[in-house]
Amino acid sequence: MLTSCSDSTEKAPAGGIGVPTRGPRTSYVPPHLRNRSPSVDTTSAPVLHYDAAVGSGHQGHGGPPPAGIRSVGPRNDRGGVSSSRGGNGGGGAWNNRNNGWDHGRARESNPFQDELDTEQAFGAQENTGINFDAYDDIPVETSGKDVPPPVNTFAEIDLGEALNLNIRRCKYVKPTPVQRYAIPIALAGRDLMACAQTGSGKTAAFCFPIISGIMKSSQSALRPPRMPRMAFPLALILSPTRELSLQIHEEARKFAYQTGVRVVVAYGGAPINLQLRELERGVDILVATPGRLVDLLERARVSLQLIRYLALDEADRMLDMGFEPQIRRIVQQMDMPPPGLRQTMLFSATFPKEIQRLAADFLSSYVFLAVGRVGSSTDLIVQRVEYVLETDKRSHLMDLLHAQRANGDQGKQALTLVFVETKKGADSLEHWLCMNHFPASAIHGDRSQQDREYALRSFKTGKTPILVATDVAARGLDIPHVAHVVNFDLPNDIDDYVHRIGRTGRAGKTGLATAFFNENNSSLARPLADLMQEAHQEVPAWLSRFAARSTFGRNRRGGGRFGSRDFRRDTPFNRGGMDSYGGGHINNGYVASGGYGGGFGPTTVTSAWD
Ligand SMILES: Nc1ncnc2c1ncn2[C@@H]1O[C@H](COP(=O)(O)OP(=O)(O)OP(=O)(O)O)[C@@H](O)[C@H]1O
Repeated sequence: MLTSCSDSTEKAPAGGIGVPTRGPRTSYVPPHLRNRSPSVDTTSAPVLHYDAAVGSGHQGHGGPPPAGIRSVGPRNDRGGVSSSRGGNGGGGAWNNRNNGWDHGRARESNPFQDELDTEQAFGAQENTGINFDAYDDIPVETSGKDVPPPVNTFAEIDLGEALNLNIRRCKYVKPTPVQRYAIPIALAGRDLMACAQTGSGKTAAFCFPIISGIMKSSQSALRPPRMPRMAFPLALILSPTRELSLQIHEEARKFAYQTGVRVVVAYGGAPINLQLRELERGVDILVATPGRLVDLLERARVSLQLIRYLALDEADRMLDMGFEPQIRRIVQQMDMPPPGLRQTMLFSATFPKEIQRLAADFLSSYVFLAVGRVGSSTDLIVQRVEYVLETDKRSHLMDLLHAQRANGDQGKQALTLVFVETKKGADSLEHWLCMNHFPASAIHGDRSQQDREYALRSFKTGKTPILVATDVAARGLDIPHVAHVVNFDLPNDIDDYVHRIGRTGRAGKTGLATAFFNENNSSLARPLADLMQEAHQEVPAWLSRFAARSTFGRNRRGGGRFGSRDFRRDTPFNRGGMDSYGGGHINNGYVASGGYGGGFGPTTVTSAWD
């Protein structure tokens, strides 16, 4: 392996995101007891729904009962959060019972701490709020039967006091457009297929209803079978990459902080034993990559029979040909309740029609929501395309980086994400950048998980402000302060381009995306020119000429312009098994105008990443 610039600096401690430190031996604490202060009289704890023998064995010997056991009472804390549990000062009393059997257990660590560290690293000048004006004109389309109306504020939604407190800790003042629509729909128990632009807050849009639903629910009806060492999560969130699963886990932990709802992550490339131990301690929400989850299911360490919420992030990616078999296996061939008995939510910034069609198999009477045009990029990203021959790419990149450094704050390099086509190409470019005094790290599928996470961390903190990446970093990653995305090699698929450039210009902030285009990218000319036009970007005349020359190909977006709507609207009759379409509603005068019309080319076939 090539030496990275970041190798010269100290490696992440073993407790980094990939290799959790081995904590003190732990034992299970039922969710309703997790927020109690040490002074709480545990003798008055509600009765648990597992048999007395297991319960007493648990208390007596410190061994865990079957994982995932649920309490009788609702697990909310709607009576308010005491000040002793509030604030950011070192976690609450979760797992902090002091009656001997769990003595010495770690407290619920404060998930907001990392954020403070990053904010400190980048100084206080950064606006942590969101520029909502940027979203004012955004067109919104909903379709389906009896769509619940949107809200304007978090206060209008009954999410529960503890979750509301965490929303304030996250400094979310008001919901983003996708949250305004998606949260009430999900809280009404509806299945949802939601499409909203990159960086617009989709993670919270599916996490809030799940956490709130688990907090509110009484689990008395659910009696998990006595299966020692098997975990019974209530919610499953699947995502295509390890880093994205980790990120969702970190976010969900913040939202669920001191709510009693326990979030666990399982992903490939990290030691499974540590993840098994976490699962044994109990899990309400399991965030996972498909490969590792299948492994856990095959080992009979996780059962999906109590799943009430299923969320697929980057759903179009999860259902494309690389992942679809694994997803079908998990969702349809194991013990997960079928559509109708569970609530399913699919989220992405892109949703090609043939994937929408596939996704319908997983949904029941769902609402389709599009915030912005499906697959469009946000106007917050300034997009530039430059004609650069293969042989000139490196020197061109160097020019960009020099200019950026010169314009930067005190000669500092702004965070720049450079996408390349191949893993080898990523290694080689990283090495070359380092040799030329541009501190860079690289992330791709052939790097060890520890190296991948270290590279990401080193980039986030600005230690190596250039990250060379393959598509493994294209989707979902929310790295604050990324100022520039460079498509050194353009992808073959326009949707991949949308996700890549979406690593900048997030949460109302602006960003810059530069693409190096040459003859090798001819097939992308037309969708790229159209996408740029849609996003009010200047399209170079030479690109328009390329676009005019290019034949209708696989990158055409079918149906309405950019596949911009619910595919059910284009279905002339209700096919067997498909939900009937209950009409649509379009806000802000948005009309799904006809674009190219006609069919849609085949999806790119890529292998699953994780
Ligand atoms: N209501 C809100 N107010 C302020 N910031 C928010 C709000 N909701 C989300 N954010 C922030 O916006 C950023 C982007 O959110 P998120 O990662 O969920 O976007 P996304 O839509 O999932 O993007 P992608 O399509 O790239 O996965 C995050 O830093 C998140 O903390």
